[in-house]
Amino acid sequence: MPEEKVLQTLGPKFLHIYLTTPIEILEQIVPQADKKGYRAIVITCDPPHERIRDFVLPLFEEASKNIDPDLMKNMSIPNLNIPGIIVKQPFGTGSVTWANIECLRKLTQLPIICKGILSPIDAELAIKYGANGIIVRPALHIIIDTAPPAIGCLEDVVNAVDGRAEVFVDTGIRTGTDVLKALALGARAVLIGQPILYGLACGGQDGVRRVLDILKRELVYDMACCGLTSIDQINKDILYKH
Ligand SMILES: Cc1cc2nc3c(=O)[nH]c(=O)nc-3n(C[C@H](O)[C@H](O)[C@H](O)COP(=O)(O)O)c2cc1C
Repeated sequence: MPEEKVLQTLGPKFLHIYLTTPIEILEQIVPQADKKGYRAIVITCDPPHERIRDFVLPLFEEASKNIDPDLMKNMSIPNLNIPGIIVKQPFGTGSVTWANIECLRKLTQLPIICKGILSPIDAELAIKYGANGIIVRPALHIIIDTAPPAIGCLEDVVNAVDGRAEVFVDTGIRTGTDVLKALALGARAVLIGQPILYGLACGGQDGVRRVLDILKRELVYDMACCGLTSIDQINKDILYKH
């Protein structure tokens, strides 16, 4: 599929980066994001090293053996015209700190969104160092088996943030009621991953549309069951929990 087609969207685009990416590369990419139509920078706050056993995702070197070398040579960061960049994730350096977000802040006026925060303490730190948004998500679930689910941490983060940043929730959103509950607990929006991939795998672009359409129709139905006619009417009163 041509690149232009892949990138077409009616929704806002966020540029997703990693702080483990060398600063020289971030200095090229991040200042361009605004002009290229991105509306925010998302940083995944990854764990500092790979899991000791049962790590489910293949490491980059292993995965790259399965990719056509010519394709690798031509890989670029979408829409930014920077060819041939393949960034290895240097897990284990332990070199990423909150100060990296301060550095990023100097490269862009766009909102910075930290992805992978579960605790109110980390949310507070993210805001202190310049984040404008928090994605509540157990990035640590791939590293610590008993990390709590995002939805269970959402309300505490929303309360701690207290309107100083947008709060989103990620992972495990599968139905309209999941969306409804997340919004009722104070999320500004939800992020969806695997359902989109399933739709794509089964039906391509139409499959993705269908997944989004099902979720939207379920949300409208669930809202109607709660006597709600618009998103801004959603609040904690609809939850069993008070
Ligand atoms: C195959 C796969 C690879 C992913 N890789 C990354 C990644 O490299 N960085 C990241 O921040 N999130 C990654 N994610 C997480 C997604 O961006 C998204 O947060 C997550 O899939 C949402 O949860 P859900 O799949 O339960 O809807 C990945 C998810 C999947 C399914």
